[in-house]
Amino acid sequence: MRYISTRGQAPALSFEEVVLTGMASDGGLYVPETVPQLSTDDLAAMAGLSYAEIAFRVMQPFVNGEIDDETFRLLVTEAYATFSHDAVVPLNQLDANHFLLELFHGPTLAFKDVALQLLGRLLDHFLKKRGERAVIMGATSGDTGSAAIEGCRHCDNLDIFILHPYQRVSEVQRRQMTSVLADNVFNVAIEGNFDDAQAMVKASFADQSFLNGTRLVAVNSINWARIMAQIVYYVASAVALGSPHRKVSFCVPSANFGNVFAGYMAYRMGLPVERFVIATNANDILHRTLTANDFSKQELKATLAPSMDIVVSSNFERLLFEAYGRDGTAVAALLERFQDEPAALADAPLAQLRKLFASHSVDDATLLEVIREAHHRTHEILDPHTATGYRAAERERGDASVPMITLATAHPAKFAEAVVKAGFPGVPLPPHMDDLLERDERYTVLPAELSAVQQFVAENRR
Ligand SMILES: Cc1ncc(COP(=O)(O)O)c(C=O)c1O
Ligand SMILES: N[C@@H](CCOP(=O)(O)O)C(=O)O
Repeated sequence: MRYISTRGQAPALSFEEVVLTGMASDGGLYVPETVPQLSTDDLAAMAGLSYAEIAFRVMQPFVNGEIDDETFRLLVTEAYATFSHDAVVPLNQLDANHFLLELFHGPTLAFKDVALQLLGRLLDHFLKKRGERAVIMGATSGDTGSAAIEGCRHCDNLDIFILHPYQRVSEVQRRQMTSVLADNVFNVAIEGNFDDAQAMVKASFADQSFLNGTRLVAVNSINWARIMAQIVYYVASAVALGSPHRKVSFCVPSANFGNVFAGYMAYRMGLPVERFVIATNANDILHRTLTANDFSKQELKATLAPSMDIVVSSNFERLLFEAYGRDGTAVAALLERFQDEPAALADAPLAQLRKLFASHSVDDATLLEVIREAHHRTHEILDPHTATGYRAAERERGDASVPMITLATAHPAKFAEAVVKAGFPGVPLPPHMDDLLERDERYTVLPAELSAVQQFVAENRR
């Protein structure tokens, strides 16, 4: 298996190289050259297996023998042993045909742990094998940052720099990052928004001279291994509900598009999926693009679902690459236009996407109503991101006989503001975090300027 760039110009890489890289040198994102297939028999044989075993079977073709099976199985097993629920990602039945896939039982209480617990171990494995050190630069709207720190902080061969938008993440999210006082962890609060932070990370991959030859690695969903690990829970949850013998649909709270793209990959691997519903907050570029072919940037809005406060949706590029028949030149042209002016998708790719994807956008006022309504109907307090999914799933359900799996992407204790505004007293943090609000913090505030950030990284890396 080789990995190729969505812009068609960068050299193809092996799995090890793609894990240890970030952006492709042509500005694109890496995807597998061919999509491994899961046959009906493969899927049927997964019924009743542990999450770790399903994970091993789904991901092994992507790893392509570059890690021996015994070692890879161990890395996978260790990664999912950190989750507090025996099922790792349990399904919670809300009504006859609507299920919540709880992805928040990992160490930092959001779906990012599923991939980052594994990615940290993969990085450690490859860097130790090579005897190399690396610098991580990641951008976060609140959840990736703590999950990346938690997944990588024990790796001696890594220095981790996480950029979050100053005062735009929740207090719990910030403290989950800034209270880790390890020597190799650096938190930077950018005086800007998530898009600024992500653009600076991407620009740093394009010109790495500030690192004097030290390897730069991505922990955002730029990194293929993030997507790979997220494919697994689509397969595991569908199998638990009867796949391959019946289809399911998924509703995915979306922003940077890594999560739903992983679902699309599961579909391309052979998982029978009826449709994907994309849920957005008021930052609705994905919804506007699908429904009105309005692929244009609007000013980023601060919402009660702050982790989805993103306009420039990184992984949408990977979906465009597929929709445009893997024509990297067309994708590069479209995305270059999008940088500077409102753009639109060509008719054929858009029509193709509309066959599989529906979308729905939820503003803050509705989001609060949904948290109350969902609690009334199901006795669950949803986190605000999951609430966008719950509403979108109810509105865009399609064939009601097909089970709908809404991805619960975070634990409500991370987002007290929305929960309290919805009229609840708040949700307690789990025991391993019960002193989080008293812990010391360390972070540096910097202007949203690439040179300032790169200088900080260059001066502080070990
Ligand atoms: C809690 C939560 N829900 C949903 C999302 C959206 O996921 P994605 O960026 O993969 O589309 C994010 C992050 O972006 C998140 O942190
Ligand atoms: N919501 C994310 C944004 C970054 O997304 P990623 O999947 O590309 O890491 C966050 O919480 O940081």
